[in-house]
Amino acid sequence: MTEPPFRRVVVIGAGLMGTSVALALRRSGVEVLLEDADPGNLRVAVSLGAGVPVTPPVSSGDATGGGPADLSDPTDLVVVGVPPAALGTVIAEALARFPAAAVTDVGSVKAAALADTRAHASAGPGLDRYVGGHPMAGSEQSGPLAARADLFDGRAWAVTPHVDSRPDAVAAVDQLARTCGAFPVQLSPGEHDEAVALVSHLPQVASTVVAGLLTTAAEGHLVLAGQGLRDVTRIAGGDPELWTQILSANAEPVARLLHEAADNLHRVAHNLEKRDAGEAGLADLRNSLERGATGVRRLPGKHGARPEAFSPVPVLLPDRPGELARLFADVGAAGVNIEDVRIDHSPNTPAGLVELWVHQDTVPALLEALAHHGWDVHG
Ligand SMILES: NC(=O)c1ccc[n+]([C@@H]2O[C@H](COP(=O)([O-])OP(=O)(O)OC[C@H]3O[C@@H](n4cnc5c(N)ncnc54)[C@H](O)[C@@H]3O)[C@@H](O)[C@H]2O)c1
Ligand SMILES: O=C(O)C(=O)C[C@]1(C(=O)O)C=C[C@@H](O)C=C1
Repeated sequence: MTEPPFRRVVVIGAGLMGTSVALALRRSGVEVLLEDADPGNLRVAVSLGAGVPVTPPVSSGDATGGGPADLSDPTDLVVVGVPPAALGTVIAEALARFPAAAVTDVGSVKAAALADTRAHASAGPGLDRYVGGHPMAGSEQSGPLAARADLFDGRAWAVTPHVDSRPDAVAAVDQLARTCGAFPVQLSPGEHDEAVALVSHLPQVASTVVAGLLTTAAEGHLVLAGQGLRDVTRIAGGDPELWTQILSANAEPVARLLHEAADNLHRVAHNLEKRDAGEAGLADLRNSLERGATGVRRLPGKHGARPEAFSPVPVLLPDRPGELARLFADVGAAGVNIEDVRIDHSPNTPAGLVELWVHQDTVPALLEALAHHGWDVHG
């Protein structure tokens, strides 16, 4: 058996992200110690097999942490998974409590986390052992019960060293990303915050605004909701307190993009109102729609591959126990790897539509196998 990549990792904040990191590390045999301000969350994370509790438990609000620093402690890395507003204090405490360990976090905004850590750690040692991190995977759910060991598989993980970060600490955070199944992408904290304003924070606000309009919709209209609306609004279900902290920590880049998006929305509305005034308005509307289609084609797929490399194969799935397992088994037996799966649950029909995303080259073999096993392939 190969050696685990870390002797011991301490995870502080055993919620959705911290517990997912811990579960992903446990897959590689890494010893994980867990700590959380909420004893209930800690108990759940431990019961899921994410690790064992740190003893003695955390003392919060004091940058020296609990007890004297133990230099013989085999902890190689501390991962901080607490809400954005608590990051600076907890990271600074961790640097003081684990003087031989690299310290990272999974917070969604990096410049503010670094500035807060600096402010709290200024009297203490070890800022050079801190390297920010941000796995680009998550969920609209919170807490350890929503955690998954495979959450980071194939996802990007931003690694954001600051000017004084030690190379061995950067290497440890790179290794953390890889051990969790992700691929590390190095950027400066400021560059990271600009990037996530566009790829994460703007979409969150857009989803929130669309979902907010549903609060006054007639029930009879909502029953018509299909997958398009569900795709656009899933992330609006995220924790409002968490998102208030994330957005306010990255306020300027997000506000700039929101103004740009609002200008574009006004333009579309204006084109629609003026549609009878001639072709010009419609041409402008068409341009907006084409620009959107061009933008979405630029998104990389799984493992950073171009999305065009994968194709959807839609299969009608009878609403009976075991059908999904039978479908996957038939696909597996044909030697075809499923890259992604989307399921469209149609509320009032006894069937669902499963989209199997597979590599383009494997589509003919897949279609042949599905036909052989009597599956109803759509389109
Ligand atoms: N939710 C996502 O999709 C997502 C994705 C990537 C990154 N993040 C970032 O990950 C971090 C955690 O988010 P989450 O979704 O896991 O939240 P969560 O609410 O599921 O978990 C946070 C945990 O931190 C604990 N906690 C709070 N203050 C603490 C303290 N001072 N000391 C110890 N424990 C403390 C809470 O009890 C809770 O268990 C945030 O900084 C967030 O920005 C979230
Ligand atoms: O998939 C989701 O639910 C997410 O929103 C995850 C997501 C994102 O991709 O924007 C949300 C916030 C994080 O900081 C990182 C990841």
